[in-house]
Amino acid sequence: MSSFTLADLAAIIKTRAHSGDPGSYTAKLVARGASRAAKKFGEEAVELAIAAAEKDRAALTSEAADVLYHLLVVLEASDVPLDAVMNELAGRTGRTGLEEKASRPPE
Ligand SMILES: N=c1c2ncn([C@@H]3O[C@H](COP(=O)(O)OP(=O)(O)OP(=O)(O)O)[C@@H](O)[C@H]3O)c2ncn1[C@@H]1O[C@H](COP(=O)(O)O)[C@@H](O)[C@H]1O
Repeated sequence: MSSFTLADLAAIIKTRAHSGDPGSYTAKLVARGASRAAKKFGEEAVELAIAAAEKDRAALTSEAADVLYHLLVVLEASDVPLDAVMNELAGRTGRTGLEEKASRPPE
């Protein structure tokens, strides 16, 4: 299991989005605005759907990585934190992140 998480990637995206680095693809995407970022996400989602329909596991793995990256770029460009999405998902299971943290033993 990889130790790299979506939260790690979201943190990288936030830093790179506001880096002002002309070589940063993330900065370029975020500077173009949420609508353009969302359009790019939609294109990547279609590519993922095609890979899945064709049962191409290697392409599906690569396209899924693209989709997750571009989803996080859309969230960053829209000023929606990944944490809000995770809390939404946790709420659907009947658990919230806060309850989970409270049940952990103190460090
Ligand atoms: N996961 C990615 C990632 N996936 C794809 N890409 C970039 O996507 C580009 C290729 O995409 P396309 O061909 O679909 O896009 P394009 O035609 O070049 O451009 P547009 O369609 O967007 O105009 C390449 O430049 C890749 O580098 C990514 N660029 C960055 N990341 C992550 O973001 C981090 C920060 O990257 P920078 O912002 O570039 O420093 C990296 O360390 C990675 O973790």
